Amino acid sequence: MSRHNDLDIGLVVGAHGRHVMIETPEGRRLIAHPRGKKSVCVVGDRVRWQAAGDEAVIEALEPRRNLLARQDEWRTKSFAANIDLLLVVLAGEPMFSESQLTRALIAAEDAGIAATLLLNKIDLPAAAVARERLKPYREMGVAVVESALKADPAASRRTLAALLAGKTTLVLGPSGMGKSTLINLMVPRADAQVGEISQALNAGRHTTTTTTWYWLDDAKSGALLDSPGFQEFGLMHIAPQRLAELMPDLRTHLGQCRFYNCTHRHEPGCGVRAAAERGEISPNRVRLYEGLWDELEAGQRKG
Ligand SMILES: Nc1nc2c(ncn2[C@@H]2O[C@H](COP(=O)(O)OP(=O)(O)OP(=O)(O)O)[C@@H](O)[C@H]2O)c(=O)[nH]1
Ligand SMILES: [Zn+2]
Repeated sequence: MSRHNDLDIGLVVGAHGRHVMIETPEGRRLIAHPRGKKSVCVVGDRVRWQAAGDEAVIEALEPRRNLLARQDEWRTKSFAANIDLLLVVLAGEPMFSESQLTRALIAAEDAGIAATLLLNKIDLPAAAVARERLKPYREMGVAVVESALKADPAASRRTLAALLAGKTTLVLGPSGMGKSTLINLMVPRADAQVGEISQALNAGRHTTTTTTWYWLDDAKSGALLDSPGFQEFGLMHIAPQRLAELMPDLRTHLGQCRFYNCTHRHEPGCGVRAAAERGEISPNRVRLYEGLWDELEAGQRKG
């Protein structure tokens, strides 16, 4: 037990550098600063804090259930902690990138976070192509739901309300797929909620440099977290040897390779490649695996 257990608890709802905004169980919001040099809080964290004038000092971080992060060659960035669901917003126009999708799913799998894909803009003809590209993902067990956030907001709202109720959901998506439309549809007073946080943290109203926390309803039974940064989804924190087990369609065939340390790239007697040749793994996914392997291995050599 931590010696800080008698302190009040706070939920981190915004972060800008070392400035953090916490919300108390009664709904009061305070600017908070971590004690000491390290800036360890991310949105979604629960912290123990003490008052320091009008502001708060964070004394301890409660244990995290999970943490979704991306890491490039230079640094790690955290999206959020203690997430129930990752919702990836995709569309056929502009066409989503399968590489970005695969990276997000690998990071979620590594963090132990369930993921659902939202295929948006199903009113457009290109949705058929996108639906087809998502087939391998559906087959490997990833949930896919569909919406037309702009063209049919009422139906989309019903679909999403059922999906999001009672959960803390992190929404990610490439630019132009409908992420902002989703937030404005599902979150009452979304602009006011984000404005309050960034103003207090001096971040400026339109610099969404970090994750934003939105309550879905006045009862605060669910929340949406909006994060930028989907475009550069670095996975440098993952060892290449772990990739296949983080890809469900490859994972199914593990344990059938001749060599225990098979990389599933060129070894004879590889169960994964045999499955790919039988058409049981999509060629795109095999290519993505190989590309990621090279990238992560090169990163390991440097590091
Ligand atoms: N046809 C169609 N267009 C949609 C739908 N949902 C959103 N859009 C449009 O797609 C465009 C992008 O939507 P946004 O919500 O701004 O997308 P975003 O992902 O937030 O993009 P950024 O703001 O660039 O990050 C806008 O012009 C929306 O009006 C839909 O269901 N159907
Ligand atoms: Zn193999």
